[in-house]
Amino acid sequence: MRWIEVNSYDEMSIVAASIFTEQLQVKPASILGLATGGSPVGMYKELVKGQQAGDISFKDVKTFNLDEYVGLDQSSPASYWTFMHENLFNHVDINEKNIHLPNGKVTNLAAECVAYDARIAEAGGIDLQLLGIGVNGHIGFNEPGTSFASLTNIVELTESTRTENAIYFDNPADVPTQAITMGIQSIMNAKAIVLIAFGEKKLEAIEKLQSGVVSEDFPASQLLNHPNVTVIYGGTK
Ligand SMILES: N[C@@H]1[C@@H](O)[C@H](O)[C@@H](COP(=O)(O)O)O[C@@H]1O
Repeated sequence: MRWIEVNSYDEMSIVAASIFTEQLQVKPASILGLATGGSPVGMYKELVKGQQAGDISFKDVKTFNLDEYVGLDQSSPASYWTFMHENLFNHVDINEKNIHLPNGKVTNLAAECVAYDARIAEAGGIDLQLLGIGVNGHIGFNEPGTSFASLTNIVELTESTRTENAIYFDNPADVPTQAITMGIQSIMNAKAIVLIAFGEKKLEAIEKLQSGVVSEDFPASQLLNHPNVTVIYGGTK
């Protein structure tokens, strides 16, 4: 695991964006795994700038997002589909048909889970996966206790995660109780992974990861068994 300590959120965003930029320059038809939340917003802004400056193009890129809430329409302001369009897709030259998010609004959720992993495999697998981390160590929406062997699946969100994500909803009670998420194994299948975390709230999770203990009680710890992970982190208590 490669650790890059940064002094600011903006520095984290620039360093993370440079890794994605290099990926797209080396392989313009990359398959990217993308994440939502506050952590990647700055990195997405950098990528938009890079595309507008002509340094990179998303023309041949395919994207797969980690997760989506169950029961929200794509068009809901709080959906991850909306988040991704507002923060990245609407501002770059990506082809809408190359954008993939799990669909949490289908009747057969189990079939959607299987189909999502199949779509990733069919595209050739994820070249570079972006991750944030929850304060309890969740990656995607894989909560503590999730099997390391998990593929895309339906999860019950913990109260801690629902509270963390309530800022995106008008009313905290509106945060869905379930989500569809790539599993830990689906994430581990990516060829390379970048995890970003900045700020006091995230420090405990980062320190836990640095302690080197691999346990299903702390989902992100399985990343210690991946051959190509870069963690970009910072912030003080
Ligand atoms: N499903 C997402 C995660 O993928 C994300 O990593 C986490 C942290 O988000 P933030 O970056 O806003 O702290 O939030 C949500 O739970």
